[in-house]
Amino acid sequence: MRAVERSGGDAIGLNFFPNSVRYVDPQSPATGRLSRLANELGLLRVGVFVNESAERMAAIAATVGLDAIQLHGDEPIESAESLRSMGWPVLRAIKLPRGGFAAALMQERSAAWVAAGCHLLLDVDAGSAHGGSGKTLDWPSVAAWAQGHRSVGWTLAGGLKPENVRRAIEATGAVSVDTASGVECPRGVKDESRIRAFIAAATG
Ligand SMILES: O=C(O)c1ccccc1NCC(=O)[C@H](O)[C@H](O)COP(=O)(O)O
Repeated sequence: MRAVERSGGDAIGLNFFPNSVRYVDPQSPATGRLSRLANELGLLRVGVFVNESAERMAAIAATVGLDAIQLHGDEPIESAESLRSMGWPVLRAIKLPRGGFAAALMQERSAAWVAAGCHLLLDVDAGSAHGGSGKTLDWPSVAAWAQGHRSVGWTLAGGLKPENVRRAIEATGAVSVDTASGVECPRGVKDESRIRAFIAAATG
């Protein structure tokens, strides 16, 4: 976490999906300590959830101490509306095919979430794993959609790593990027040098 802050990163994700290799237990004192340290370092704390009720997400967010809630499953739009009405910033993962996709597909999958006030996180459809696939999106398709939707807030995810993040930014015009597996070695364990290299490449 200190590597994120020292290198100029601005957010961390706390993953509350029990099937993820990145899962952290919301009841564990260690998770609360992690959250407090992130807050002291000025990092935004994003809770990643899959198919939890709005009430449970809000309760975990308040207990652990989160700044935003990321919906990464098949949640209904009402979950976002409910969280927004409670004042929570919400990121919505829009899961897209690996190959090229039409801007119309992206529009169809995202319009209601944008209308509900969500920030979009564009990620590869990872099936039952939901996220953390390490696979990249078709960047030209992302760029084509983004050019027509300049007022929409979005973050690029999916297979981003130190070796490709600069190319991804240049290809898509992303102003914010997210990574999970791309800064790990071995899988599930964050690697300080890869975090530093990722942020340097993204911001440089
Ligand atoms: O990372 C996970 O294990 C995960 C599992 C279930 C839902 C979401 C998950 N991650 C959320 C993220 O925002 C990841 O950063 C995103 O999926 C990109 O992952 P990667 O391709 O490994 O960079």
